Amino acid sequence: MILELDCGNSFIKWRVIHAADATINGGGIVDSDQALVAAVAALSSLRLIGCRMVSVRSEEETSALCALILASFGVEVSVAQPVKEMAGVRNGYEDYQRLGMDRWLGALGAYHLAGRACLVIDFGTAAKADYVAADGEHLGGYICPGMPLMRSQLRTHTRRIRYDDASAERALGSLAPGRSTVEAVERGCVLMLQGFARTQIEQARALWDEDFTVFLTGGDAPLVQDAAPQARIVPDLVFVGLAMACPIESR
Ligand SMILES: Nc1ncnc2c1ncn2[C@@H]1O[C@H](COP(=O)(O)OP(=O)(O)O)[C@@H](O)[C@H]1O
Ligand SMILES: CC(C)(COP(=O)(O)O)[C@@H](O)C(=O)NCCC(=O)O
Ligand SMILES: [K+]
Repeated sequence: MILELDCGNSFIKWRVIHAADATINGGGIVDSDQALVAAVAALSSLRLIGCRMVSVRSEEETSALCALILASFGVEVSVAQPVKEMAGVRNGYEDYQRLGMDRWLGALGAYHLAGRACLVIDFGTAAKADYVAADGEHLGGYICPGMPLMRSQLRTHTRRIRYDDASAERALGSLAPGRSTVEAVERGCVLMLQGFARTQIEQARALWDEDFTVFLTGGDAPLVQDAAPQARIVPDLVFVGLAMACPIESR
């Protein structure tokens, strides 16, 4: 079995797959290194032969987690590293090492799945869009605040915007104009995300007419699904690219 880890700015997404056929044995989303170890250790008949990881966290945090994985499960961690080119995709950044590894792996995974031009939109802590042309050229992309950042900026920089998580969830039952603070903020931020997605799709259409595939991923992708009915929702898109970047031989 292989442990796969996607360390974002807010959460760690994890899953354990069988090395031979990539079927999924377990997985989840946790908010700390300790919670990760506890969740993985709780899997019955766990037999890891390796671990691969993508991280957009600091070097220090990333190596601390690698050391914890080695100490807890006895496997070395293969961490995805920036490259100029892989699997037919060419990194479009002026300095390829600066492109977020989650974005790069999402682009790799998308191009591999689609085999043609693709637009990847990822709604995590930040909202990201990346463009890969039909010939594999990564054209670059966009980074904006995602749902958690928009929310917390409003809460932090205003005096009268305060509400709890339960009412936030209830407020998203509809996107009609809000009649309370929580509705106004939550629905307004979702419409911002949807507007982001629509604008990206418009731009992809201007570039490629109808010859492209849209991928939606990231924890908040479901909030945007209705605004992009043509999109493929692929929650594990980053893991698709991670397996390509960090192959582990099964024994
Ligand atoms: N089970 C879950 N636990 C936590 N957040 C979730 C869950 N499912 C969806 N989300 C949403 O996913 C968002 C985080 O997305 P994610 O892609 O994990 O971000 P990042 O990669 O930046 O850590 C949160 O804002 C939350 O709204
Ligand atoms: C843009 C990001 C902060 C997104 O992080 P996430 O929302 O996945 O937690 C991450 O991809 C990153 O740190 N990128 C480096 C800067 C860049 O891609 O240009
Ligand atoms: K991410």
